[in-house]
Amino acid sequence: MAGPPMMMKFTKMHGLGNDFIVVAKEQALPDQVSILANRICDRNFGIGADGLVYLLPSDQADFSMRIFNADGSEPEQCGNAVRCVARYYFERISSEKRELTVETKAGIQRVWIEGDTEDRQVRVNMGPPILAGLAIPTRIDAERVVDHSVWVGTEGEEQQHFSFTGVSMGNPHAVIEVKNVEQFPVAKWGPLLENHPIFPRKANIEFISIRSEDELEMRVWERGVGETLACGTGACASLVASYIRGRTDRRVKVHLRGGELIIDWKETDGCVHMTGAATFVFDGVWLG
Ligand SMILES: N[C@H](CCC[C@H](N)C(=O)O)C(=O)O
Repeated sequence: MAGPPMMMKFTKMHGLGNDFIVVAKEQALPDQVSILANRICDRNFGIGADGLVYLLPSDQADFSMRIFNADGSEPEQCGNAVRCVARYYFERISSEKRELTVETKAGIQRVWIEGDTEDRQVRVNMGPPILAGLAIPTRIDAERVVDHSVWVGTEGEEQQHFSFTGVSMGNPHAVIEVKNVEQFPVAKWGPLLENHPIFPRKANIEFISIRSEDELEMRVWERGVGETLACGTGACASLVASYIRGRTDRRVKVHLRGGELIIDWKETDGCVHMTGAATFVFDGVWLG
């Protein structure tokens, strides 16, 4: 006999179309949260989202965030979700301060709420990029992984060569420059690269085209989700990879399918700052 439905209040939000179910909770997470994330993120049988995000109390920061991908896996960081939960906190929990701190699995991030309600922008200090091969992680023991060759292909099909630059923003990314990202078959090559054995914890795969020294276009095959309309940590990784490859300046506008982010790898503190929108969509109750 199934128990009573689990009534869970949530708020649907997105960061440039990368959408989340946000749950603000006072206490610990429910049991089997990965199974819940997989069910609730299903776009036919659940609410539908790229991820399930909890806003929780913290004794080291203003609040803490935990995020679960649509496949139920728990990543170390999520840039678009940090902007969403920071806006949620500022507008629904405490608008005392516009400078906040958020505890995440990747460390404590400093966040600034900018603009007014109508054109709210959120800036996040995403911390320094991690470039050492084994720390990203990849299986490559090198100080940096730049334009590294990999071959991928399905059974019986000709193997396809890619060269990637590895960057971690707390979560692993492989950045690949292609001629025309709009025409690129992301759904064909994304999953093969995501699951390539060179990435011990899989990887988010960013395909980019460089427009100029301060603009690039990006599409992303996200680990544990698939192609999303935007990826904040992926935009940071793409800027870092493009700068160390000598393709852009340290500050770029990243054009994503769902909108634009300003990414700035500051020389002053070596940290990557990401600025972009965070949007409320609706409030609801999940009936379990
Ligand atoms: N799928 C990612 C987590 C979400 C990252 C993305 N949505 C962002 O905005 O940074 C991973 O498994 O590392």
